[in-house]
Amino acid sequence: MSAGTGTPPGTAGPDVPSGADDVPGDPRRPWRAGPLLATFAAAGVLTSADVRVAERLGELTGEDDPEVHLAAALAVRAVRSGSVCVDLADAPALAAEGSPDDPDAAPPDAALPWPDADAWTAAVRRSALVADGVDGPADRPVRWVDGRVYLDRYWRDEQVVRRDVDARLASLLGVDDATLRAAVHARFAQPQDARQRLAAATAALSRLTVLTGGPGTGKTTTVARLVAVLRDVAGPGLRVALAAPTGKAAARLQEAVNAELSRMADAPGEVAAPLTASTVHRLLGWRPSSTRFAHDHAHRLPHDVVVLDEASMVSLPLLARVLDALRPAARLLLVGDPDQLASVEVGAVLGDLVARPVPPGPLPERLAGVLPDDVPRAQRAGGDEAQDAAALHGGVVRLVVPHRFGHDLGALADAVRRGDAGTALELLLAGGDHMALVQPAGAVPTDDEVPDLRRDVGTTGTRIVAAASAGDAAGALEALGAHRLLLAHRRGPAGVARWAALAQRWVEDATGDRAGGTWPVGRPLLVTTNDRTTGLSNGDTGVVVSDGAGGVVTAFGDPRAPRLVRPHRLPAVETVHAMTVHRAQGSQFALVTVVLPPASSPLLTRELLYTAITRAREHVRVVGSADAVRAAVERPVRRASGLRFAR
Ligand SMILES: Nc1ncnc2c1ncn2[C@@H]1O[C@H](COP(=O)(O)OP(=O)(O)OP(=O)(O)O)[C@@H](O)[C@H]1O
Repeated sequence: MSAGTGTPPGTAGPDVPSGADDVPGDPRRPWRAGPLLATFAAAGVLTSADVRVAERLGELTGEDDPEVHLAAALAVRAVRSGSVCVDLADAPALAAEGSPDDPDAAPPDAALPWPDADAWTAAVRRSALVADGVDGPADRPVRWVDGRVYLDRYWRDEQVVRRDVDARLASLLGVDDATLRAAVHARFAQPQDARQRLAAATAALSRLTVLTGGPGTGKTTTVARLVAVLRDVAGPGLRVALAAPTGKAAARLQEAVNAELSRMADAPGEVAAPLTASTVHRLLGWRPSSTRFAHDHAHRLPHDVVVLDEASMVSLPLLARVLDALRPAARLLLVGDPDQLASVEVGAVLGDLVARPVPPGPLPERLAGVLPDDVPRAQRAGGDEAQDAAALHGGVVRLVVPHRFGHDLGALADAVRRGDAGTALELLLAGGDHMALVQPAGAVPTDDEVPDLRRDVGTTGTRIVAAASAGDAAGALEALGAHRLLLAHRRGPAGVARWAALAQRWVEDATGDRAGGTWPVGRPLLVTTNDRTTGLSNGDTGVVVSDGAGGVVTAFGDPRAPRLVRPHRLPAVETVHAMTVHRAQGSQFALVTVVLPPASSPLLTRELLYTAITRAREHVRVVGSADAVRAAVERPVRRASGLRFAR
């Protein structure tokens, strides 16, 4: 797919030229894969689209070496799995892990005819299809850099991010130290808020700040107060943009930031205009009829500060477009949790920015001058503190104290985040008020093995139906947030389809109501598209409730202020008795049950388990074997990206 009409720029697939009568993606085109690529396709490592793209690129550049085609096809495959590039040395191990976009397919078991590593590299580097190295020609579709093979457009995006970020960190903005110190201490007065003060001072001084932390560590609260600090320092005319990758996250950011800003504005002169948030695409001026955003390096955004929340869900190409559109003097604040599942698109760019080696910059010393008591000092402590001190060179400030979590849940999330499977399992096996591990006898649980889950689904369903039948939209939405069933897979024995059907049956058994119909009262709904007319966003959840006059209405959003929409006005919705962990990102529930797939599933990763656990406010139930838990904790998502290397 190319960045053609109607495809949001910055989020499209590989850039493949197309001819009028020989389109690479044309299913009518005869299968012409050479024997080498055909073998990899038969083993499920490559799709026919990967093969076609690679061979077409070969035709266009006069390259007929199948080993070079194989490298190009693997670069296309890498993008499908969220990586920016493929490291050729790593390719055999990656392929053995199974298919990135069909996790239900078995990994290849036959030994594959991998080319000899040295000869392969040499063939790739001298190919007319490939730009060799950072200084290689700019007009080749594929690039090789230090063993990594890229589709060139993603290498260019990576360069935009690398160069822009380095330039932003290399020099600081002119701010008076005493003014900044006073503003920071006024807005973050608690002695224990050292890291929040550091984040605010970083945002004032640096043109890039990366604010990270687990759920409930106060990121959003810090953003609001930090904006107040920036206004104190730069004046009320400061132009601030709030943005997030999804409409739902943008709405939540806007509400939370304005609530905190108005809490702070107790002095009469303090009332500042409320801020509005939008999706990143909207901020950049996405036009359905164009392949470009309205804002780019030729038409920069007017803002002085751009805050980008839920940055773990932002892809590399999209961040490259944001950087391209920012004025060089504007401040960018990226906010997110790099330990969560990353964007389903290319690149885990937030994680890369946190983990990448950064050349020493002026920021830590300047911060030490402004906030001498708050800056973590490498020489004062080892471990995390030393790491956080080093991270300041990259503008990274990590919030660490959870303000919303039960203590045990925080400890479990932290063990998973650190990759400490022993502690995670110990905590889960010990159980208690905040967590439970339900171990099935076989690889996947039968419904008889999960009586507590069945009870919770039934109880929640009964509460929803009772409130919905009484026309109590707030009560129904409240009940909807009481429990959520999460899964890694969509299909198969541990997939959403099977478990949603089970859950529906459990609810029907508990309520005795099998009425069916399109809009049964109490039906839980998931919005699957953004809709301007109703203001609903992809990922919003709601319930069908009685309107008290013999009809029904649907209720969405915050139980304290439900949004009511007549069914005929709804955008596309699904019934939501269970959802993928990916889908649940950005939401929290009192009780979460996550059904893990078998230990061999390629979807079972540390980020998946961490994201699932951190969706729970009070209790998480993990349904899966000890082996599956261990496999998850010990398998961080591997996403290849050059940003983690020096060049
Ligand atoms: N420094 C603090 N001291 C005490 N409570 C705080 C502090 N910062 C935030 N809180 C409270 O903790 C809760 C979570 O804060 P907030 O929503 O800002 O966290 P977050 O990191 O943005 O969470 P999420 O990851 O879910 O978006 C809120 O109720 C907030 O009022």
